[in-house]
Amino acid sequence: MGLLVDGVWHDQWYDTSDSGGRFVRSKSQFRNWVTADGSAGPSGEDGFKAEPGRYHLYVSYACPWAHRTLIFRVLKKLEDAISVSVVDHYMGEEGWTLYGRDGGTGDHLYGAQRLHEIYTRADPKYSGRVTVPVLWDKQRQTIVSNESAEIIRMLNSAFNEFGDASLDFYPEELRTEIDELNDFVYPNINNGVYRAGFATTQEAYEEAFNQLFSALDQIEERLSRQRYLAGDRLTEADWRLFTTLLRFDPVYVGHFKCNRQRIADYPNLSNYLRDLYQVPDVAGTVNMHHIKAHYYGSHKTINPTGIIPLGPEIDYGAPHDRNRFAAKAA
Ligand SMILES: N[C@@H](CCC(=O)N[C@@H](CS)C(=O)NCC(=O)O)C(=O)O
Repeated sequence: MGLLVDGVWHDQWYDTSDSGGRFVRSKSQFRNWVTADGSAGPSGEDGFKAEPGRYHLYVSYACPWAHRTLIFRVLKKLEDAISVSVVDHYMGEEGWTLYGRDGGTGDHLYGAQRLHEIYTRADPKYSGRVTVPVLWDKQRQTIVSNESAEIIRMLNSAFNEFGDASLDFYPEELRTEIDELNDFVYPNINNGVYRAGFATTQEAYEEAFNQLFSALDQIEERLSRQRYLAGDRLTEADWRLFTTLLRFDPVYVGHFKCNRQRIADYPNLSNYLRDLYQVPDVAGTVNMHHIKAHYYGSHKTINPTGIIPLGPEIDYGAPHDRNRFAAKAA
């Protein structure tokens, strides 16, 4: 793993020396928006109009942030409109690679072997981390966005002419509530597992661990009253939580030491997780081999042997009890 400095690759692990052992995720730098009419969107410049065949996603099956974009792509029926390249699961000294190994697809556009080549193609002087997902514009040959939270909003609403316009995971009337849920789930749960796992002091680990499980306890209680996070309608907030819950028992419990209890030990969260997994087409976006092989194999500071545990066996397709609550279409 590493980063680009003025367009030059440096192999370097996260530096936690200035933050008391705390992992601090850096901000995504490409923040343009694809919009239906090509106007600028909430940030960035204009000129990125939604058109079929124009945009491409670079994703990792392992990564929870990239996984969100794959889910929105299939749910919004955008498979034909937006193409995808999948990086290899192993992230080593070259960062994310596109050798096309073991389920990785290679780079369909330029035959690049390392994702950092895509970043320098967009900006030869780029400085920063080279992360997935990336939304690439084939026409202007640049990165539109490398921020998953914003890419899923684009997929939700900009491409309605080419996908399923009937589904809306960020409906007007629920936006305030969804934003509040995201503001709670992101630091404590989505990023909380990383803050626990990448901590390099006991204090930083315990702080993240306690916040994580206190947040999961609160979500468990919420889900004892209603089917989804924002009530009876499936929204963006659920998909953002889903990709973390899915990785929790197979990876975060052991690898990131998030082991007060498993999701399987929470009756509502575990049934909710299966409910979301069983939404049509979602299971096809899940690659558990990439997920386990990536985390256990790539993070050598945490797991120096790179041994990938064989368990646990989890059947996310097993029946769930969430039909006891009302549900409205998204
Ligand atoms: N805020 C970004 C975070 C993306 C991110 O950190 N992705 C990880 C993979 S799970 C990555 O590519 N890490 C490489 C690195 O940090 O060098 C988003 O949500 O899109």
